[in-house]
Amino acid sequence: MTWQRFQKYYYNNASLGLSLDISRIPFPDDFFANMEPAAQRAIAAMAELERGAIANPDENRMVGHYWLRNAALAPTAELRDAITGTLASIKDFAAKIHSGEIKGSTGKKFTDLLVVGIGGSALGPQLVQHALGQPRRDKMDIHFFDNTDPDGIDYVLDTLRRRLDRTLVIVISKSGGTVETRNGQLEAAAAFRAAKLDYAKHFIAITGAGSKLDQTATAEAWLARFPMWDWVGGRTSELSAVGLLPAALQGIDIDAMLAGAAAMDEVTRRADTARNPAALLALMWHYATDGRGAKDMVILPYKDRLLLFSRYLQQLVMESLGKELDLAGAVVNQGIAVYGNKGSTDQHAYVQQLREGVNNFFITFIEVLKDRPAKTAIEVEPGITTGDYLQGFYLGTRAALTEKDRHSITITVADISPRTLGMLIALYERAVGLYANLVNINAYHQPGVEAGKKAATAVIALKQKLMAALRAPDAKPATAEQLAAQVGGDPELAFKILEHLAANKAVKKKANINPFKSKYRL
Ligand SMILES: O=P(O)(O)OC[C@H]1O[C@H](O)[C@H](O)[C@@H](O)[C@@H]1O
Repeated sequence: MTWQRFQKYYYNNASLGLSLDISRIPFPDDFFANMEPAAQRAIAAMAELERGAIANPDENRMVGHYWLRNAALAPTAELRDAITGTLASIKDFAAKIHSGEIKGSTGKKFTDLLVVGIGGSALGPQLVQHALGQPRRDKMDIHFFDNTDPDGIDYVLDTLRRRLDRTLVIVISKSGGTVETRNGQLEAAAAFRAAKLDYAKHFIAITGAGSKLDQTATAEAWLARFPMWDWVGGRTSELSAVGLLPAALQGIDIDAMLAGAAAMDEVTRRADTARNPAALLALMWHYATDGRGAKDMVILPYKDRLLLFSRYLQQLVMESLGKELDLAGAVVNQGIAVYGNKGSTDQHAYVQQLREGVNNFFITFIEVLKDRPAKTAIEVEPGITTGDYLQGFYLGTRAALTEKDRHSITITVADISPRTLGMLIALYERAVGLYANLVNINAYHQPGVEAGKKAATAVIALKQKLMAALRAPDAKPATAEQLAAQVGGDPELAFKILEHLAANKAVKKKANINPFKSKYRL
């Protein structure tokens, strides 16, 4: 029975080296026929998007990440030239860094790369660096600032301490106004200044033309600038300069990444649903989650190098699909929650709950056929390798979950290579786009992320006011509530801010047994 079903629904594409097993999602036999009209509408909408339609209506933007790997698809000659020209300049720049034609401010060859970015401006480069990096063989070592955590920043700077004169810094922000990234940029610049290095000769910006970051990079005459376009979303920017420049500098074959994505695009553009792996995936998500996110998506690659894939997909899927309103303006609260790390490691953590606890998820296993690059494997038991065990645990966990009516998909790929990674990225980009069409939402905006940013700005403003009150000549030690009243701020926020300031010795605290009676002064 399962063998029959497995064969019936097995999607295999030998030229991509990819197969997809959807047989363990228990959709009924008429599921595809029933979904076909919706699937065809979704595929047609994606074709429109690729032709340059305004696919992100409320931001009035085209959605052009598919053009990045096939510039001929771009709707105008200007866009085609921008894509091919940027790709050429990325390769040219990387070659000059590698050869030493471009050197640091003290004349040393660059050996290290610090990427400063967050969200879509960090997750792709992190995924690629981790998946494809080769210790001691990479052309450059990559480090990241992807937060405004001072201790996290110090951790990275400590690693770079004696190598700053050989470090290239890429500040990546599409909008050029993201505060975490600006803070990272300022912290990095301060570290260079402290080391008496001319940081402008080490800094590169990847950002939208005319953005704040672009203006800074221009005014300070940074080493180079690369473009980010408004028709590429942050979470689909891995195959723009955002992902390609760090990868090229690391020494990764970016042409192979692009070719893998282009080959996947060709297949996932197909109108024949059964032969379109992205359509199959999107339809499985729809069935598994009832088309309303009823179940979570657990991503479980049996491959250490894909550890960051679930994190990457978290943004791609959740920021794209997690929407309050549909395209008609109705409240739908859509989305699919994504989590996962890697197998078999996770088997020793949360798989217990997956098998026996609340059945609110479906798994996507990612199986990689190639164990390791042609090296002789040792035997851990007669005739058995570590790689045999890795597969054994994948198949074993899959069986144990199926037995308990826990549903799964398996994506099998040949190896982990630049081409395969390009394929996987393109597969999920298209599946997300198709799924968004199935549930009638805009996958390409993120109206929900602004609220937290605005509230954070208000916190910073309140901190300034509290400090001003504490600095006043007649200031007396006061409680958080008193200080909040004085500046017209929220007492709970004032309490949180003052506790943080006290912990960092920016204010003095006279502690009281009742924490809300503690008094603060400068
Ligand atoms: O690249 P940036 O403009 O700095 O944006 C970085 C990230 O921050 C935003 O808040 C968005 O939610 C993300 O989609 C974006 O990738």
